[in-house]
Amino acid sequence: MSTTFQLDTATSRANPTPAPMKRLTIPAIRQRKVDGVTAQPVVMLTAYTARQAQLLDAHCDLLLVGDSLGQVIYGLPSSVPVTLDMMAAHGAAVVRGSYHAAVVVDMPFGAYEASPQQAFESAARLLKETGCAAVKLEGGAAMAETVAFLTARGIPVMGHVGLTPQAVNVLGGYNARGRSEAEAAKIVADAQALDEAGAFAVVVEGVVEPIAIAVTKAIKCPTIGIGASAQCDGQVLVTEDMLGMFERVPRFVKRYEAIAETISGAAERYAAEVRARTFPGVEQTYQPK
Ligand SMILES: Nc1nc(=O)c2c([nH]1)NC[C@@H]1CN(c3ccc(C(=O)N[C@@H](CCC(=O)O)C(=O)O)cc3)CN21
Ligand SMILES: CC(C)C(=O)C(=O)O
Ligand SMILES: [Mg+2]
Repeated sequence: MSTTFQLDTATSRANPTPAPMKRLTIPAIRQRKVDGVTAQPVVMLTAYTARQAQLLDAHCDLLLVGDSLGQVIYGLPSSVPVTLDMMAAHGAAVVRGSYHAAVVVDMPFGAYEASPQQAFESAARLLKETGCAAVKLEGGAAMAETVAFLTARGIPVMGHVGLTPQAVNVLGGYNARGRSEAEAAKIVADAQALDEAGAFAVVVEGVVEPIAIAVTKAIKCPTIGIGASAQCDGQVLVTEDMLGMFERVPRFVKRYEAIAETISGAAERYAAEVRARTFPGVEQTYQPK
């Protein structure tokens, strides 16, 4: 067991020299929505590494260490094989790289579904080993008891309804949800169950827009949309997707940059210079005096 006791969870700094900014709290995020109105939308992006967290931190309210790292970082075919060890390692890196945003870590498939007790053990491990402020888990009414169990025991929980990628083997694919009346009603009921169980926010992923709006109106805590609606109380995207780094992106992704081209272009120029023996130049070499 490698519990990292030198972590200061408020600042993530091993040695808390004057904290420039206090980290946002989960109750502050929950309180963004008052009587159904969210004056300041919640800004969330995924982060998997310390450096990425450093660059995103000042601009975000929440950093999500998503289990999407399975596909994005590890090249896995889905998020199903992602482990608690992976989430703990990347969660700790993101907490170390940030001091302003609150860090939320995804609970991976298989680490929480069996019972509230199993969920508590997994979530407590993530809080202890990473210094994150909250965990996220997928599922609606079936997870309500677990959400209440964790929240009552000191672990804030973010819910996740609609397109829940860990259930890809049940859903049959990554297509948008809520197109039939029965499916739409279930999504609203799932979000309500999570809200009533004490979730501090609920991700609404891959849901037809009118249903995403209905969910946002139906629950008291903030909704965080991805492939949902601008009327959600906040938004999240996978950072690599919005940077244009990931090869295959869903319709809901907006590319704010084309970083893949920048990276392969740099590698192309480097390779050409190595082959032409023009790199390293005088500036990059050590001379005797
Ligand atoms: N890089 C990345 N971005 C994500 O958003 C993401 C992951 N990975 N991994 C975990 C899940 C998987 N996700 C996905 C994956 C594919 C689609 C997709 O291709 N959807 C179709 C829907 C077609 C339809 O319903 O009509 C699309 O074309 O948008 C959506 C979400 C969302 N999550
Ligand atoms: C897309 C977000 C909501 C997520 O769960 C992830 O990145 O794993
Ligand atoms: Mg996830």
